[in-house]
Amino acid sequence: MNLTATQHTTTTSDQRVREFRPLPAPEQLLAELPLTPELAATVRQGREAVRAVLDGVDDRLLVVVGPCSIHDPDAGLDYARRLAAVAEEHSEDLLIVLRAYFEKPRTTVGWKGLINDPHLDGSHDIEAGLYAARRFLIAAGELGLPVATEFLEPISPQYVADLVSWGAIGARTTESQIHRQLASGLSMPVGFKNGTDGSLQIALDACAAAAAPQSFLGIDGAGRASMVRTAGNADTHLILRGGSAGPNYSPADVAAASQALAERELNPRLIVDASHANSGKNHHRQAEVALELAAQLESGTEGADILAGIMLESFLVGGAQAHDSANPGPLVYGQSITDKCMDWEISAGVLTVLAQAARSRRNAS
Ligand SMILES: O=C[C@H](O)[C@H](O)COP(=O)(O)O
Ligand SMILES: C=C(OP(=O)(O)O)C(=O)O
Repeated sequence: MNLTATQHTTTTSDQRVREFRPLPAPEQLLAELPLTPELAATVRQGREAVRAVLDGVDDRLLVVVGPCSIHDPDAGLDYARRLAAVAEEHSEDLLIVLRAYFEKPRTTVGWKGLINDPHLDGSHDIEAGLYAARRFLIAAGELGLPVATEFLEPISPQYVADLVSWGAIGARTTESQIHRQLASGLSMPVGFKNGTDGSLQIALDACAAAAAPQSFLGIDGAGRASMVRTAGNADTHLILRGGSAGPNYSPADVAAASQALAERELNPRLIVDASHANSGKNHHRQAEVALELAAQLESGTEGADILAGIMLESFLVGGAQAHDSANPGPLVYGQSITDKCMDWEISAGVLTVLAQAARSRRNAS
């Protein structure tokens, strides 16, 4: 193991830090695992397509779909290959983006994702995790799939963001100034979840803050601490994920959220997450929520045009399995180790219904 300890010269700082382990600079990873012109074209087209759907210029439905987290890149790519075929099949009605989440926010403690702990054993080999995430994004991009991820902290994007077409800031970090600043400089459209308590206000504030130019501390491609000055992100939007008081995907909730966005001169079109607090983290319920959203699209009611996209948590095998120091393995192939996911067959069925609903919405307009 390549350990480099920093010599501490003061007796008052880093008293609770056990180790500093330098990481390769972002530009080193990008040189070893480059963004080829073909991948760059896929990412650019993905971003433009997402932007067009969010702005209502493209009347397809955006569907961000995939595992809650990528813990086994082989299983994730197995899933991505199946999804690429379905994305092609529904490409007239759905803009399918692969959910590839490598960083997990935790309510308290738990596995924090492939970047933080790629060997799933508490060794926290972040260098290997960064390589694994980048390799996965390249392989998914080579399938022609645009990719979505959550950005959880301000350093990792320098290593992977060039391969991402849609970004999310999660419910636990939407209120954070650090994440809003980060989103203001990201090159792709970024959605902000409402808060875990259901608060819309923090997400509205986040969209406005990230749309503005910001100056803050970050790192550059060489890994140097830098002052980062951004232009602001013109493609911020809201993701309704429900909250502690219950779901928020009903036509009335969607219309109220859209109106609140319009009053702030933010994009009134939004994404609904069928998982998380909108389904009580129950993957069976998630499929029902997705079907209810399909019915909303077909209904021609006010909410139908506001719905730009839907998020689904889906993997090869349904549900989730425990994975922590008390349950170290072996793991079921293709089953989530974080939130429960719909299985592949149910997911494919839901995507077919959503494609039909998006087509009906188009025909009705
Ligand atoms: O999507 C994932 C989880 O809902 C989120 O990371 C929180 O998980 P936890 O409450 O199990 O920590
Ligand atoms: C953590 C997630 O969601 P939320 O922030 O809504 O809890 C997620 O989408 O993985």
